[in-house]
Amino acid sequence: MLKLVRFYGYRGLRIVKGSMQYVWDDTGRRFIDCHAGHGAAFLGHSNPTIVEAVASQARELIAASSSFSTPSLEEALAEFSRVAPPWAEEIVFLNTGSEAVEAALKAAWLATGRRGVVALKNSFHGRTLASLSVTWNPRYRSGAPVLDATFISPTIDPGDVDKRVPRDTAAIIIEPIQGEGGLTRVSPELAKALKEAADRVGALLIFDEIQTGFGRTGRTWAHLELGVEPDIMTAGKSIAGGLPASAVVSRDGVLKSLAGGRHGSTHAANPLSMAAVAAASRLLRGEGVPDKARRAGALLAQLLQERLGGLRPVRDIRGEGLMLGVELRFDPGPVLRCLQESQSVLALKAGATVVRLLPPYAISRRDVEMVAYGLEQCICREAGC
Ligand SMILES: Cc1ncc(COP(=O)(O)O)c(C=O)c1O
Repeated sequence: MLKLVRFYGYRGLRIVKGSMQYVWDDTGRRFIDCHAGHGAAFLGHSNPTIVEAVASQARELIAASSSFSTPSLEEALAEFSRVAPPWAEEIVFLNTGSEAVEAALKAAWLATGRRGVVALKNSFHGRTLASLSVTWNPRYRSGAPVLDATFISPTIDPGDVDKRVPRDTAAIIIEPIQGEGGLTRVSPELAKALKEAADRVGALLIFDEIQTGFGRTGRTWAHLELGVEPDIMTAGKSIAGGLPASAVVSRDGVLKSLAGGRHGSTHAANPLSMAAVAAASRLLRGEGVPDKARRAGALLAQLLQERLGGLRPVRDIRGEGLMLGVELRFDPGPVLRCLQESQSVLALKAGATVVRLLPPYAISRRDVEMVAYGLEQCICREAGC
């Protein structure tokens, strides 16, 4: 047997089943899943609506190139258009978030004829070469032939943005709330300053909503709160209810530069993922998922504040909707282990010190109480309260 090389540290758990906000290991133990496959299971594990759509599509057609029309692609296009941001006019479907970022950056390079890229410190946009070029973490970048990007602090005075954006910039890319970087929110003032700087030099502004999008922050797209329209937006993670699919949308005329073989991917717009995108988009609207995420997130944030707000090892509690982070004064690794082993809660890390919670929208009041209680127990056990 070949040796599996794991990209991420092994969590010592064999997950055999999932249902909405829960997963089970091979001993039958149930976990509240605030990891959710890096957020991909936001619509719930094996959500019956997604399962039904995928199962019936699998019986009809699994593989087809987007050179052809298929009913699932037509349906995904129609349904995703209903949830897309109002300024968007073009779309391409791909498979992963990094692929979406690659396509977005390539479209910006083709549109401007330049190579310069600007991103924020602590950004995360993926680990393929173009997306890695705008990912800040030096540990991920080291040894790879990435482009020389300009990184601006997310806490920069918006008045200073203009002089930090070079003339040769093709794209400025930002996450409305940094996910992997530690749940730092971009202010409307900074977003506006970045938009103005992009317009001044003729660069394209890209909002990466791969983690924040599709309802997670309590609205369908987090950037709609910022009062700024980008040229391009990327989406991924949960847009196909947990199957691999991503999308790039743009204002008119931006993505068409990728046509004619300038970009592509074998599995892009494959029938299974497209059936799942159609079902997920219908579910998002039909079940009012963003509202539910906003309410569940507000309750979780309130309970976290009540239980953890005054604890000495806790520096901050932040985030939006069901994208929340608890910043500690120490490495969160032992707290994540304790949560998993003694509280049956799965969570993930963000930045060097943040416990990140990305549960499915169906998380219940009882689950939320258990997560807040579990965190209090584990933080106090590891750091003393
Ligand atoms: C904001 C953001 N962009 C891009 C990516 C990369 O997506 P993927 O891992 O699907 O390639 C991620 C993944 O966590 C992300 O959070």
